[in-house]
Amino acid sequence: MYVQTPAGLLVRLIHVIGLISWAPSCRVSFFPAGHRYNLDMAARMGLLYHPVLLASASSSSRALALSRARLPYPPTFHTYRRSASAAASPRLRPCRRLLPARAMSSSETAGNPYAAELAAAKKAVTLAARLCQAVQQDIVYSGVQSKADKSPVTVADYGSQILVSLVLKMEAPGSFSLVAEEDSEELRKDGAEEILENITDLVNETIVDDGSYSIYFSKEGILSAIDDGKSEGGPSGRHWVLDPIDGTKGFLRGDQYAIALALLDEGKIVLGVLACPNLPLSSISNLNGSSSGDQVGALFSATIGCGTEVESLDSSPPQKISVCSIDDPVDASFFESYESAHSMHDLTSSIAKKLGVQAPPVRIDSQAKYGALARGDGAIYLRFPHKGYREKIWDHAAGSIVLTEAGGIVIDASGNDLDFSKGRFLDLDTGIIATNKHLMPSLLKAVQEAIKEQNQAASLL
Ligand SMILES: Nc1ncnc2c1ncn2[C@@H]1O[C@H](COP(=O)(O)O)[C@@H](OP(=O)(O)O)[C@H]1O
Ligand SMILES: [Mg+2]
Repeated sequence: MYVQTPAGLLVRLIHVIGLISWAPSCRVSFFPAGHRYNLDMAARMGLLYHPVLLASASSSSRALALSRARLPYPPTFHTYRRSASAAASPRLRPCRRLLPARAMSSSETAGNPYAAELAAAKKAVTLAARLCQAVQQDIVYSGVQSKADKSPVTVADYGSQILVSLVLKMEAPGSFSLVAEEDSEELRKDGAEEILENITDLVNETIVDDGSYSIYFSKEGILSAIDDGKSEGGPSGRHWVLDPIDGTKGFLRGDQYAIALALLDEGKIVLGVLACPNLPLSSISNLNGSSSGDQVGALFSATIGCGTEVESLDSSPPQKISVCSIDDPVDASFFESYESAHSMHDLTSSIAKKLGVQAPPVRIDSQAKYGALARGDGAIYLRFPHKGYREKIWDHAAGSIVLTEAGGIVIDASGNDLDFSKGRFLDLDTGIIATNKHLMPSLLKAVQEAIKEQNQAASLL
């Protein structure tokens, strides 16, 4: 048994009317300033524009803009079709709103050669975060995470990727290439029809609820938008790098996750944004992932040479942040993966011991760790996957620039910079470590000693 929400029905009705009344000569005239889109462009993007939807979205945008200040955060959408148990669970009332009008920071104005890309990236991850929040709320309320059914997170993963891709195509200047985690292969298989329909509904409802764009995705458009993320990246040209939901395990638990987007330009990461919907805006130091502050939902952003900023996902003014200045490991704390399958907790514990770190590890999911480190919530991040695991560029691209622009250092356990120019994978066979410039020399020494001891112990077995 499924729930078809009123918004879903509206979108379907509009689709039908739109198909009937679709006029090939219709020009779309109210897209963001500086862009002119017509139906040829829509066809290239795998999208359909509908005159009826255009009209309804533009009038609702004005109404939403007027009422925005009074709306609570976070917004929710009645979204994907849910299982019977999920449908029986309590639901929050949906509220509509436009994306926040963000205050321009110094990084988005004079002197930033990537100012337009930065604004587009922030908008993209903020919209994707809305979709993810709505799905996570349903997962947490319904208890889906305790069952084998992982479809809600799948829907959110794909939905987030589609929305980021859409906003970048609409708003970011230059050619478009996206290296992203998801592709449409599974969705094209027999038996995936329902989930594809759910994604289509969720994405369309999110777009209508937001009101920034007058666009409707067909199912085929959804599949082709997902496959926009198939780029291989590499050392030349510009490529966006996206993890639509980083920290999937945390997402399912109701814990931390991030929407992580970066721009690779001629083999170097030049811009990164991290939307962390569950990360407190105030420091989480010494609180093991939680905070006493009320406001939750942080958006970190960094552009090469311009520093790192944080603002609330609900658009407080951006503030410059920097890593902590601790120079004695005794005062340091360290972040690592919540999941022991993602990083060897026994190895990190021996590194911390060697270094003289007294505090217990702070274990949280996703690149939220990089953001928290960048604002000085902790001093060190240690990540040591088990043998054979290959790191993907989208798991570190945004986080690494957020950290380095805040004054931090990210290297592999051999002391080399991370190289994002080799395609979809990072070319590493050790771990990844990050800290400030004071602690890095002693941290690297402790890491290399601990690895050597681990290897010696393994060779004796
Ligand atoms: N066996 C493994 N070892 C190391 N990392 C892994 C892993 N399996 C998955 N991951 C990666 O670890 C990421 C989460 O990192 P963290 O532990 O810091 O939360 C996952 O991102 P996704 O959740 O996007 O798949 C995934 O890319
Ligand atoms: Mg990831």
